Amino acid sequence: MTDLLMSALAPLKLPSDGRALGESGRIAGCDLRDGVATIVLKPGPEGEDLDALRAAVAQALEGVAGVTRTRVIVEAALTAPARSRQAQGQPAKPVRAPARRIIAVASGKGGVGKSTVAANLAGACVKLGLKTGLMDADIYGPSAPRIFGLSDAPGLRKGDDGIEPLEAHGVKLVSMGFLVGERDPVVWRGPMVTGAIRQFLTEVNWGDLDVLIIDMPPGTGDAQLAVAQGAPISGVVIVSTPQTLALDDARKAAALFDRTEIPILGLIENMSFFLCPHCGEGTEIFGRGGARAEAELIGAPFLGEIPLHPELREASDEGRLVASGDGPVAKAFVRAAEAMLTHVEAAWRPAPEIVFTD
Ligand SMILES: Nc1ncnc2c1ncn2[C@@H]1O[C@H](COP(=O)(O)OP(=O)(O)OP(=O)(O)O)[C@@H](O)[C@H]1O
Repeated sequence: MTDLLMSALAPLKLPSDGRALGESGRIAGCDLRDGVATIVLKPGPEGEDLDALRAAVAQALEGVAGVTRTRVIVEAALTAPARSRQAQGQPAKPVRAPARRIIAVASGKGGVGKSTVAANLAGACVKLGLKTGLMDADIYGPSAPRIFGLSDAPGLRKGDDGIEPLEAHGVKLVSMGFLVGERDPVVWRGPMVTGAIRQFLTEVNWGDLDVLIIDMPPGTGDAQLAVAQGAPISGVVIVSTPQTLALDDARKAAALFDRTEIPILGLIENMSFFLCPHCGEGTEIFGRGGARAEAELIGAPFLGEIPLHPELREASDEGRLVASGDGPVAKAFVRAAEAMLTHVEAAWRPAPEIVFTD
């Protein structure tokens, strides 16, 4: 799918200098979801006409199968002081961690239910009595506003103690979706991914959190690396479905975090089996147990299985959180959260202090 976008974009002549976009090295990422093509571009020349750029991209993608809308995100250029700090290898200012445990929830590819799992793990942590926050760092398809029933919420507000998170189902929440409208096509100039992540970590009035869950962007590219390196993450939970393809992707995600020396807390298998809402019987549609075997293979703990259950989709469309209830799916999330918290204690390293180099 992204190949189609890439080949449509490659010949586009950049309005700023007439170079072909494909040869400019400026495409940082692209993705197509629900008809919305999101194109992330590296910074262009100063004073670049962003409206012309967006119009050119929209035109290039017109007629590409499945594209109904186009969003263009242009990363912000490094400021001069940041550039010189980076050139001299000097660290930027250290940042205090917003929670004792910061847990990233990642997947190798989109659509495996990562956001659903991240949101419900947060809900399960609240149930376990923990002060919990969720940071939705998925720029391509921020889904926390929908899952938490906050799609129509106003944007984030700055109070005396910093940016005020929203709160739903007991979870404190910030989302890229509150900055970049879920539906609006927008040229996002201001903060690039790392910039926004840094603001979410340092300028949000999280209060005194026991656990902060980060819903990572799907995939294993620059955006993921930026988040992994930009936050003092205690460990990562990888979500996969039992299918072989998804498992291959989960392995890539694990390798990415291994490289950044972030401990893998374990794998969660989503859509493990179909749990019939009428008779309660389980049917193994995709060959249950793949993620458990995969976890063994990469030497990571297996944290649990979440069934495929219509209630999960219905609930997230209605802004309800299944984990807040007490049905079998809620219990599965609580068990997985307990396993995750046990492993994060084991992986906990004292007082992480991080630096940003952009
Ligand atoms: N276990 C499940 N049972 C039923 N539906 C599920 C389950 N997990 C996720 N879904 C549904 O699948 C869809 C995709 O889920 P979600 O948005 O969480 O995936 P994701 O991996 O975060 O995808 P994306 O990367 O696109 O955000 C949603 O409609 C969600 O409600």
